[in-house]
Amino acid sequence: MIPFERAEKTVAPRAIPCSYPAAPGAFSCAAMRRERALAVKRSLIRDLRRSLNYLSPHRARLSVCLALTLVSGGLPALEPLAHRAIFDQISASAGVFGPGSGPAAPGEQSARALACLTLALCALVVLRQIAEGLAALAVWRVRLRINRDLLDETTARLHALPLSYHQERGVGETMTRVDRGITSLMDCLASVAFQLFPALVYLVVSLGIMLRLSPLLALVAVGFIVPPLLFGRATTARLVEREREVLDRWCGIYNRFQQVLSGIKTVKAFAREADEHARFIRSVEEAQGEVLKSIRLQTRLSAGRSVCVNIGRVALLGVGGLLVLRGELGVGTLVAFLGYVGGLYGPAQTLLGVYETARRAEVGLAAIFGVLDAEVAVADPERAVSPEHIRGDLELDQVSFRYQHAAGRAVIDGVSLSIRAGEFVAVVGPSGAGKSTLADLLLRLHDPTSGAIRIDGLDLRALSQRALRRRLGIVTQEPFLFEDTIEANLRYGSPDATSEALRAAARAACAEEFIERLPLGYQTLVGRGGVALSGGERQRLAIARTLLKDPSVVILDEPTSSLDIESETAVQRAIEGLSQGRTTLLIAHRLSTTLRADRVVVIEGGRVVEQGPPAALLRRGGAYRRMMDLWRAHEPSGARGPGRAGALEPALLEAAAASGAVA
Ligand SMILES: Nc1ncnc2c1ncn2[C@@H]1O[C@H](COP(=O)(O)OP(=O)(O)OP(=O)(O)O)[C@@H](O)[C@H]1O
Repeated sequence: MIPFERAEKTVAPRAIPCSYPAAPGAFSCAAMRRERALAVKRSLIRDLRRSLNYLSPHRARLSVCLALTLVSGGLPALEPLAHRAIFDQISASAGVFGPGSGPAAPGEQSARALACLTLALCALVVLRQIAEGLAALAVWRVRLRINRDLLDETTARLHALPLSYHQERGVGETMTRVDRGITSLMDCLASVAFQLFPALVYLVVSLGIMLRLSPLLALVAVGFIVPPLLFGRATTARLVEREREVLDRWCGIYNRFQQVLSGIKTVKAFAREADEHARFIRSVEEAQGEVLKSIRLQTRLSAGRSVCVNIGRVALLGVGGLLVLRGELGVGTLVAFLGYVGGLYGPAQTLLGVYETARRAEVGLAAIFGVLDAEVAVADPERAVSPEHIRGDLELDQVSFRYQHAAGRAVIDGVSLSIRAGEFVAVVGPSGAGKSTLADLLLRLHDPTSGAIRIDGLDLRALSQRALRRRLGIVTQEPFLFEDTIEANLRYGSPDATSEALRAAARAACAEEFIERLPLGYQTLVGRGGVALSGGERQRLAIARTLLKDPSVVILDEPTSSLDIESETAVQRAIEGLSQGRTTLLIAHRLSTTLRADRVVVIEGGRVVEQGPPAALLRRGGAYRRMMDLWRAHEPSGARGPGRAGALEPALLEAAAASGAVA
């Protein structure tokens, strides 16, 4: 992820690393620069080749596009010839001097010839417009199809990439990179496929005709096109650098903006709206400063080109006029040349534009291929097992895990644990002990760094992730609801569930009552992220959603920790319904919820330090007992406050006994 701070500060020019001694240093640095430029070129060529692969599925349509674009590119090269014929005809009829002049032709015949030529020119113009229109339509068809293919591939990749990829980058950054990357790739393909060839055709045809008409004038015309081409080539590297800088800045800006909107409650609670707004605008202005530098460069380039071409035109007029005065050139030929010079500039610019677009696309291509090539660290094996049924026996065998980019100790350190199918296990431990990481490992959102996790004796890495997750259910502290109706949210994991099953799940999750109280019942919109509901209601919907899915294993990651006592009681009842007949792993801070567990596992520093039935652990007086005493002393609720601690002790043991934990 690119931190926002990086986007905000002025980026210093990149130093070229050179470890060679001082005297030959300059030479070595130059050699390294050349080496680096060569590497950049190689990677650009590789990326361009790869981009062209996106064209191959559309070969047939492309051929049509090419034919049409070649026609629309070739026809304009003939137009100056028609101009020449018309002018020669006029000058001949009017007795203007030059090689084409002579005695004035009879008026009617000349008028007819002129009319024919004019009609031919009109036909040429109309034909060109039709070819251009058809070409544009065909090109857009292909562009849209390629765009769809790219979106298909990119979104599939983004879905497949592991959780860690998305955690390391912000949504804003990923979206900006994908958007800019696809735009660059499309521009690059469009300019290579649809502009390069017509421009080349025009150049070759017109240069051929010009050389035949007058080699001297052809040289003058070409002479004034070369300098802008060279100038453009020299500035392209700077344009690419600007492009990279601008992309980095926009990624940072949208990353922060996305965070601000997601955390708008916190922003408002701390009254930071104005600061965030000012920060955003400041960053936008800085990014626009970069854009402006790029535009300045492009404007200079474009003005330089125009000056060159216009001077070329004037020079051509001077030299051509002289040739006409000497009787070595017809007026029509001079007019045709002037047309070619104007026309030559466009395709020459297109050729340069293709080069520029390709060079600037380097940044976008790297962005999109960076997403497409990102390692899917958690992938299905070639012959992934998709079991029909999962009982829910879990086994963690010497499991260790450390986050890839986090230096330091393993977050999970040699954990071994066996959980029987149908068992209710509560996992407790201090903050940062690794409880949620353990849940993520069970869902195979990460793979263990060492050791193995098995379900029904099968290593998770051998299973299809889809098959595994269909049989696993998770309810988190902050469940995510889509901005849709209650019914659509409940059906998210089980789109084919019957209405009866839907209602039964809502009932079992103690959600039916509040849903039916809503004016639109199951059709009520929950708002973005479920804002229209209370925390307890969201949680019960999440439990109902998981119940409807009917998983064999349920993971509850602190589902009651952010709820008030009333909601907690309702959610606890829902949890009881959910855990019936399923392997249940409850990660809990509120220790009251652990008393009904068959077993409590205490984790500290990524290791299991204690495990057993809750009542037995309470009697033993170890880590669980210490946590329970601490929790009871600090729990703010009146029922569990310090003043009632003594009275609660037997109640806790009683509850543990009621669940069968105490003999
Ligand atoms: N994506 C991540 N990258 C790097 N380190 C992480 C990541 N997620 C968690 N950690 C670190 O791993 C450790 C365990 O985190 P975890 O969330 O599993 O703890 P926990 O026991 O669930 O804590 P809590 O009860 O506060 O939710 C912590 O030190 C945390 O900082």
